[in-house]
Amino acid sequence: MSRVKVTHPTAKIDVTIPLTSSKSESNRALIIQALAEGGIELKNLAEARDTQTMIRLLASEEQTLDVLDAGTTMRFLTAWSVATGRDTIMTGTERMQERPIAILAEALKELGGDVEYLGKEGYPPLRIKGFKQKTNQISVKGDVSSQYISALLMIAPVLPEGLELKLLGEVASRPYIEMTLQLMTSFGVDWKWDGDTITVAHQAYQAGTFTVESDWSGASYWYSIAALAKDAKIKLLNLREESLQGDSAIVEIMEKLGVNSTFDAEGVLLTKGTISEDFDYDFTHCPDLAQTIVALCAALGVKARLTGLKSLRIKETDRIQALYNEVKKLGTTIEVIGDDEIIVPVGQLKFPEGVTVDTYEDHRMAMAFAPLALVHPVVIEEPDVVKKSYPRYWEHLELAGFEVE
Ligand SMILES: O=C(O)C1=C[C@@H](OP(=O)(O)O)[C@@H](O)[C@H](O)C1
Ligand SMILES: C=C(OP(=O)(O)O)C(=O)O
Repeated sequence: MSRVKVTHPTAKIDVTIPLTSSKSESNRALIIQALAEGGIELKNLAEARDTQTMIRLLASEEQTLDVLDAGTTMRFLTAWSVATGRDTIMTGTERMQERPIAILAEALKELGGDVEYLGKEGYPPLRIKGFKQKTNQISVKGDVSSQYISALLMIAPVLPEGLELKLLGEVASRPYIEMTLQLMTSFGVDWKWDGDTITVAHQAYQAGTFTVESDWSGASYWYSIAALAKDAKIKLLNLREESLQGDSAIVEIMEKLGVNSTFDAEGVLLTKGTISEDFDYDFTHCPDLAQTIVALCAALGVKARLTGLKSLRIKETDRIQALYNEVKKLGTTIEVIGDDEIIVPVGQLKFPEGVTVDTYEDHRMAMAFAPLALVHPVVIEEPDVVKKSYPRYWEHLELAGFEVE
C-alpha cells in the first residue's frame, strides 16, 4: 500500500503546464501506422502506459499480448490481430477480464475472424487464429462502447472487401468515433457516414505525418484546480479550440462552473469565472469527464445533475459506485438514480480526520480527487494509478505549488 498526502499552502496558482499527450489519438495513430504500408511518422506520442503498452505489443513477436488495463489497446489490437491474420492470445488484468468484448468479438467472427473466448463467454482472454472475409456487412450496438466501433473502422480499409457498418440503437461516446474517422481521413482514407451506416471501401492508408495534441481528459483536472483555487492563471500547452477530442467539451462545462478559457497559438489559458447555481449536463459523449465534475461539484457545494453515465459501470472500475463511496467518506451523499444518473446535493464536504481516498485501480479517481487539496488536505491511495494516462500528474501538481508527500 502506498499513499500520498496532497496539500496546497496558498491555494493561489500561476503556472504553465506541458500537459500529457492524448492516449486516444496516440493509440489510433499507432494502429493506423501498423496497418499502413510505411511512411507514417508520428510525433508527440503519449507517455501514458496505455500507449506505451500499445507500442510494445505492436512490436512484440510473442503470441500472448497482455494489454494490462488498457481498454483501447485491448479492443484495437484484437481487431488488428484479426485483420492481419495473426495467431494471438489477447489478455489483460483481472478487471480487463471483466470488461465486455462480445460486441466486437462477435462482429469480427461474422466478418470471418477465427475468435474464441478462453475464459468467460463474451470477455477476454481471447484466442485469435486467422481471418478469411465472409461478408462486409455487419451491425453492431452503438450504446455500450464506441471502442468496438473505432476498432472495426480502423481495420476496414485493409479488409479485402471493405466494410459497411450499421450502428444499432443510440450511439454513445460519438466524438471518439468521429476522432477515428478524422484520423483515417488524415491518412488518406475515404469513408461515408450516412444515417446509421458507415461505409469504408478497401483502400490503402497513405503516408503522412501526424502530431498528437495534448490530452483534453487530462486537462479537465486543471479546470477543476482553476475552479477550486483562490486565484488561478493556468496555461495548458498544445491544446486547440477545434480538437479531435470530445473531452474539449470541458471548456463549455467549466464556463458554468467558474473557469474561463482563452485560446492562443500555444494552448489555452484558464482564469477564474463565475459559477452557476445549478449544473445539469449529459455526459453520454464525454464519459471520462464525469468523475472530475462529481468531485468538483461536491467540493464547490454546487447542486449538480449528471446524466448519460451508463458506461461508467464498465470502465477501469464501476466508477459510479467508486464515486458514491469516496464522496460519502468525505461527507456528502450523492444520489445514484439507476445506472445512468448522479445528483450531487448542495452542501459542504467535511473531510473527516483520517479519511483517505481509495482509487480502485482507476487513474481518474486519483486525478479527480487530488484537486480537492485546494480546499482541505487530501490523502490519495495508490497514487501510481495515474500512470495509465498521465504519468507526470503528481510532478505537474508540484509545479503548480501543491505539496505531494
Ligand atoms: O476510443 C477511445 O479512445 C476511448 C473511448 C471511450 O470509451 P467508451 O467508448 O467505451 O465510452 C473513453 O471512455 C476511453 O477513455 C477512450
Ligand atoms: C475508460 C478509459 O480507458 P480505457 O477504456 O481505454 O481503458 C479511461 O481512460 O478513462
